Amino acid sequence: MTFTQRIRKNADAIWKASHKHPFVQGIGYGTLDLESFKYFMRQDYKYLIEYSRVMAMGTVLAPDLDTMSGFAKALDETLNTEMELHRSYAERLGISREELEATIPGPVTLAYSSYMMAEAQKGALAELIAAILPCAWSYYEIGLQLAKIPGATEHEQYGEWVRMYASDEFGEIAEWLISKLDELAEGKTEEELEQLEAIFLNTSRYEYMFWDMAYQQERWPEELE
Ligand SMILES: Cc1ncc(CO)c(N)n1
Repeated sequence: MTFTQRIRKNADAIWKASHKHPFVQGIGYGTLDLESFKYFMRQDYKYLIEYSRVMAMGTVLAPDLDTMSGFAKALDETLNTEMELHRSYAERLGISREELEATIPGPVTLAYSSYMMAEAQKGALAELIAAILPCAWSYYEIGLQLAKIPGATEHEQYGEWVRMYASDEFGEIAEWLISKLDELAEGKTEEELEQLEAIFLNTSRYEYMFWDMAYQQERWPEELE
């Protein structure tokens, strides 16, 4: 078993719960409430800005040109392809570019992006990748699963979203991160591996919480009135 297979297996229960979450299923079956989706896209846009910063830090920490180049490619895909999806959905859904960028990060968005950033700032590439891997990998898994639901990729509202995350281009980033982490895990002690496993589990949990936050359209306490 490779190291990434091991940490994926260790986090299987939470990954399965994410796949089954009504938000995710709602995208696949086209039944998701549009207000929850709008909330999600705005929060996700803010999240992806921070995720991009973490990938930029990956470029800095990269030990060789190939790795630098891989992070630069992933960063470009996120800023200019994935986030373009959000910008075009926002336009269609009546959310202006200013509104999109001015979104106040919700409780899980803030906690998740701060945690990712904290791991990245420790300065070790393996920790950084362990923190961002559930992001790329779980969306690819979810994209592929949802794409199998009849009509999901053609749905007028959510089809484009499903096609993005089921795409080969998106999958390549996930696969590249997987192979990098396996490479970096070689020669590490069991204690070091457990540390990486714990980070991967934490961001896997945050992935679930992000779906749930969007489904509930969670607010900060003072916004609840
Ligand atoms: C919260 C979250 N996780 C993962 C992805 C995939 O990039 C995303 N867009 N948002």
